[in-house]
Amino acid sequence: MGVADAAVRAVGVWKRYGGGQTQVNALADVSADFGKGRFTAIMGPSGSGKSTLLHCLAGLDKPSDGSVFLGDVDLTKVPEKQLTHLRRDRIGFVFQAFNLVPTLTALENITLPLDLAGRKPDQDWLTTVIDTIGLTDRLSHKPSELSGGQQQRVACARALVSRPDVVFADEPTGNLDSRSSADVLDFLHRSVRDFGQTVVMVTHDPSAASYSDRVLFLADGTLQSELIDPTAESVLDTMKKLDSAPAEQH
Ligand SMILES: Nc1ncnc2c1ncn2[C@@H]1O[C@H](COP(=O)(O)OP(=O)(O)OP(=O)(O)O)[C@@H](O)[C@H]1O
Repeated sequence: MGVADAAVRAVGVWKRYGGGQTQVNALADVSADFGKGRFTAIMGPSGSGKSTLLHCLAGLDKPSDGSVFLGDVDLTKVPEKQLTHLRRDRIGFVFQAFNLVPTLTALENITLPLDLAGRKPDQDWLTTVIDTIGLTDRLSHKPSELSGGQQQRVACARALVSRPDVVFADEPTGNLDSRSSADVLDFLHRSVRDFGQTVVMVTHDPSAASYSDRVLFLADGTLQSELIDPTAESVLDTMKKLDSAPAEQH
C-alpha cells in the first residue's frame, strides 16, 4: 500500500510501561497501514495491546518509540494543542460506554463536535448520517430515553458528522445485545462501503470482526497475523491457532 492510500500508519511503534524487572511492553515494534475507505478490526486476547494501539493511533496516547502518521502528519511530533485540534477535526471516536452528554438531545449530541469547533453542519451530510442511523423520530430524545443500541448509533453519527479522516471504535458493541450490535456494525460498515469513511475497530467478537475488510491479530504486543475478507468462522479459527501457539518473548 502506498503512503497516499493509508489514512493512518503505525511505524515501529513501542509502548512500554514501568521499568526494570517490571517493565511491560504493551506494544513491541508494531507497524501497520490502515487504508483509506477500509474497515479494519483489531483482535487479540485480553492484555495483548489492542486498546493501547488504538489510543496511540488516535493520538490519545504517545508511543514510547516509533511514529504514527495521520495522512502525512506524524502525531508523535505534534504539540499537544495542535493534537487536540487534529483529534477534534480529523478523528472520530466511538467508545464502549457510548459517552453521550445526558442533558443534550440526540441531535444536539450528534452536532456537538461541530458546535465545539464553531462549525456549521453540512446539512446534506447530516441528513444522510441521520437517515442511515435510522433514528429520525428519536432526535429530540435525551440519551436516557433511548436504548443502548440507539445511544450507540447516536455516538456513531456523532463520530461521523465532521467527516473525519478516520473513526476509531473501541469495543463499540461490548455493551449491546446481538440485535443492537448488528445495527451498529451495519451502520459502521455502510459508512465505509457507501460513503468511503475509514474505520478502525477493536473487538473481542468474531462476528463483529466479520463486518470488517481486514482483521489484524495482536498477541503480547506484536502483530501475529491478518485476515482479509474475514468471516466469523475464519476469525474464530485464527484465534484458536493463536491461542495454541507458544507466547513470544520480548
Ligand atoms: N497505564 C498502564 N500502566 C501499566 N501497564 C499498562 C497500562 N495500560 C496498559 N497496560 C498493560 O499493557 C498491556 C496491554 O494493555 P491493553 O489495555 O492495551 O490490552 P487490550 O488488548 O486492550 O486488553 P483488553 O482486551 O483486556 O481490554 C497489558 O499488559 C496491560 O496490563
